[in-house]
Parts: sequence; C-alpha cells; structure tokens
Amino acid sequence: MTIQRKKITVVGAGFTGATTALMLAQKELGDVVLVDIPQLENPTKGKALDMLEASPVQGFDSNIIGTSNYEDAAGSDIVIITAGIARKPGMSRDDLVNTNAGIVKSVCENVKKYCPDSIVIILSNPVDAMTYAAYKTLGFPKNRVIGQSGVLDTARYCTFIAQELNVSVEDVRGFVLGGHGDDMVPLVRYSSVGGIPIDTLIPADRIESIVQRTRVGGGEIVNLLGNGSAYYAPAASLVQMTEAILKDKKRIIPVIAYLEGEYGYNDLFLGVPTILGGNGIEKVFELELTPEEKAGLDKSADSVRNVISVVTI
Ligand SMILES: NC(=O)C1=CN([C@@H]2O[C@H](COP(=O)(O)OP(=O)(O)OC[C@H]3O[C@@H](n4cnc5c(N)ncnc54)[C@H](O)[C@@H]3O)[C@@H](O)[C@H]2O)C=CC1
Ligand SMILES: O=C([O-])CC(=O)C(=O)O
Repeated sequence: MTIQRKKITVVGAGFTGATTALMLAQKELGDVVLVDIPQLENPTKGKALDMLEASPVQGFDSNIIGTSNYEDAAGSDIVIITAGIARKPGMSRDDLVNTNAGIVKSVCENVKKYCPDSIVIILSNPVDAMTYAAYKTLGFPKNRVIGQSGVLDTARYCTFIAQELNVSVEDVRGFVLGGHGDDMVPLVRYSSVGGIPIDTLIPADRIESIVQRTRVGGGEIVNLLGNGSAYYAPAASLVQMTEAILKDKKRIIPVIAYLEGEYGYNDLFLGVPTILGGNGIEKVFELELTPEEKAGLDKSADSVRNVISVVTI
C-alpha cells in the first residue's frame, strides 16, 4: 500500500493566498501548490521557496511550489480560490463583482480540467456571488463547491464577545448566517460563553454594538490597512475548513452552501450552518428562526441575489 500526501492548490498568491499556503503547510495538511498568473510566475515561485525554507526551522514536511501552470495542480484534493482584486477604503465588496467574476470563471475552467475530483473553496469577493459563478462554471455537485464567509464572520463576532467579557476565546460559541455583507445575521440567540447564553451576561446595547461591529468587520480592517483587505483571519478560516474536510472531522461550521429550498431559498448560495467533512458539505442545518431573524436573513439573501443577477454565467 502506498500512502500519498494530500494535495492542496491555492489559486491567487497574494495576501490571502500566500498566508493560507504557509498556514496549510505549517499544519502539514498536505503538499501545497500556489498558482498565480504567468506575469507573476517568478514572484510566486519565490514566495513558495521562501515558505519552504521555513520548514526546517519550524519542522514541517509539506512541500510548497509556486507556478502559473495548472498542470502542477493536477489531481488536487482541495482547490482554494483567492484570485481576484481586493477592495480599498470607500469600496464595497460588491464593487469587485465584474472584475472578479471574469477571474473566478477563468480559474474554474482550469480547475474543472485539471482537478475534476476536487472540493473547491472560494474566497474571492463578493464571495456569495463568486461561489455561485464557480458552481455554474465547474458543474461539480453542490457538496463540492463551498464559499468562505461564516468562519471568518463568526471568528470576528467571537473575538468581540471574548473581549467584552474578558474571557478565553476558546469558550465562546456563536455563528453568523447569511451573505458576506453588511446585512449578515449574527445569531445572538444561539451564542454562548461556556454554555451560558450571552444575553444573560452582556447588556442588550453592548450586544447590539458587537453585532454591528461584526457586520462591518471586514470594512474596519480595510480602513485600517488602507490598501487591501484582511488576510490573517481569512487564511485561518480557509485552513479550518480544509482541515475539516481532509480529516473528515464532520465539524459544524457555517459556510456558503447551495440552497435548494432550505430556508425557503432556491438556486442561491448563502451562509448557513453545515456539517463539513470528507465529502465537503454533508448536511445543511435548517434552524428555527424568529420572524425578526428570518426578516434579517431575507434581506441578506436579497442583497446576494442582486449581486448574482449582474454576473453572466
Ligand atoms: N470571503 C472572504 O471572507 C474574504 C475574501 N477576500 C477576497 O479575496 C480576494 C483576494 O484577496 P487578497 O489575497 O488580499 O488580494 P491580493 O491582491 O493580495 O491577491 C490576489 C491575487 O490574485 C491573483 N490573480 C488575479 N487574477 C488571477 C488569475 N486569473 N489566476 C490566478 N491568480 C490571479 C493576483 O495576481 C494576486 O496575486 C479578494 O477578492 C478579497 O476581497 C479577502 C478576505 C476575506
Ligand atoms: O472586507 C473585505 O473586503 C475582505 C473580506 O471579505 C473580509 O475581510 O471580510
């Protein structure tokens, strides 16, 4: 019997892609192929080699290569798509739609050709619509096309709750539903610290400000950075999703999933709680929502539909 290492391709070797590649290798989740455009082939090779040269110091045995040739990605188990432009202060994620739809579709043509059995995770923004574009281009089953937003949005929400209470982030639980935009829906009713509901620990006005800060959490980083968007927490989120799949952990994680009737939505990608395991999205949980929560989710779904409507498939 030959045991083979897993192969993970990261498309886009910019801030999020390069950070993800390094974190994946540090966790020895598999060998990593970092892909960018031909004009950036040498810098991409350089980043990969630089990361590899950290391996003796940090003691990891994952290989990392940089390339612009999709043949190097052939047979990947997981493909993570971070290719595209990032927003700058004053822009919304939706302003990226036209440029990034073209990029994501062209990347997916290659993924379909060279990695037909892969599970694909999309990060490029506006991510709900880009996941939809990827799904339509790839033609893969819905369990193998997954967008990243909920892990990151939930991580921000949990960070702010832990800061508010001055407790360990490890004991904070919660999640965020809906699209990856300013009308996402952090679910206070399903949030707890060490099993204690947060609305018994934090005054309502403070919870409301945590919810609002979460909704615009991406923009807060964009404004601070000045010339790009977040990448450490987004990369950590992609790594958690990849680990859940490659180790078949069956974690309950909010991700952007294709909905066919769940929550009353059809032919739409939206952030919902799922089981993430070896087959990708193995189940979508349909939670009971209050009328107010459902109205928030409907608003978020409408925003995603509006963005999808401008994408030509
Ligand atoms: N869904 C989420 O939670 C998050 C999404 N993002 C999104 O991720 C995307 C990437 O962000 P960054 O890495 O910060 O941007 P970046 O500009 O640092 O890197 C993007 C990379 O994509 C490459 N690229 C462009 N076209 C390509 C193609 N056709 N094939 C291969 N590579 C290509 C660029 O050359 C560049 O190296 C942005 O759209 C950003 O908005 C970022 C953070 C969180
Ligand atoms: O805000 C952005 O443009 C990048 C992103 O999606 C995030 O950090 O949540």
